[in-house]
Amino acid sequence: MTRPVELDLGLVVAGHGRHYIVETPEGHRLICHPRGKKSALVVGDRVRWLPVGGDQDEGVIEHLEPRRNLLFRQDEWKTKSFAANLDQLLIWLAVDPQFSESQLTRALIAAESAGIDATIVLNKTDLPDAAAQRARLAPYRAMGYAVIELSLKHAFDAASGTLNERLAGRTTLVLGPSGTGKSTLINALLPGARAQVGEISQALNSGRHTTTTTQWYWLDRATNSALIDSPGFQEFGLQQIEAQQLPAYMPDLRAHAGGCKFYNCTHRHEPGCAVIAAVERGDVSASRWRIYGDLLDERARTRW
Ligand SMILES: Nc1nc2c(ncn2[C@@H]2O[C@H](COP(=O)(O)OP(=O)(O)OP(=O)(O)O)[C@@H](O)[C@H]2O)c(=O)[nH]1
Ligand SMILES: [Zn+2]
Repeated sequence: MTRPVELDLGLVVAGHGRHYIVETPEGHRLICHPRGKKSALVVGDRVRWLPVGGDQDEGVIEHLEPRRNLLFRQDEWKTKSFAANLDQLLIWLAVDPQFSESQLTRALIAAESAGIDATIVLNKTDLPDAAAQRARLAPYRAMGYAVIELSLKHAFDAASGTLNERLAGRTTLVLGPSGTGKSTLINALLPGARAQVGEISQALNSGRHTTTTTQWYWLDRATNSALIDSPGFQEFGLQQIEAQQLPAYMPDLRAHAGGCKFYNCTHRHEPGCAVIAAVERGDVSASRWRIYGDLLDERARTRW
């Protein structure tokens, strides 16, 4: 077999079932199929490929380069990978529709466990409910997450300035519920987004635009900064994480978990639990503790 280093390098910029769109370092995009039956590639993967039949528009993926990280969720039945080799996750929320704190926490835990920096965005702060939604995010600021407030629609220049600063020189995955302004973001930052998705992707996607599959967009000509748009914020299963590991990925719980009386404390009912004491003092928010309990229950239900 050909040694991987002798093959051309490519970047997976979209996946459509068994077809992948691979971009060459020169910026050419082609359709590739993985050799063999396995096809667990994701956007952001670096691969080694071979052209098929001398054609410049089709190739076979021979080898996957080692991943720096992989963000994924796992429910009882299946695993869904979002993207690989990320510098950061932007969790994109809005004042309206009101965000689910459980989904937010799940995405943050997934990022922590994958070793990926996460930032929270609150868009539509021009709406009347902004103060209440800002208050719901206060515990997240307190536990060390950056929370960026924006109004893409009513204060666009300020919003894009803040975002560009965050996005420059990095590969960023944007995840968030529907209706929060993600398409507005992509159209605003990337007037040519539709063109970048390209004919191949649009054809494979049977004419639908972007958000049905994960897409990679370059933010600059020099290709230093990239934005990945992915659907699937709902039903964020975390079955890949062991129950005992959960507190380690929740910075507010983690800060107290070392002080519990029992080394194997579950932080739900044990005497001398430092986490419960922190909840009672208000140092850990009651809702975070409740979500933690829900995650444990979810595991108990599915492991039997
Ligand atoms: N008030 C207000 N509305 C906004 C803002 N940003 C976007 N919107 C509006 O919110 C609605 C949803 O925006 P989209 O960009 O379509 O949201 P999306 O997240 O892409 O939603 P899906 O396409 O369903 O995934 C649109 O009517 C936007 O005009 C904002 O800063 N303030
Ligand atoms: Zn405890």
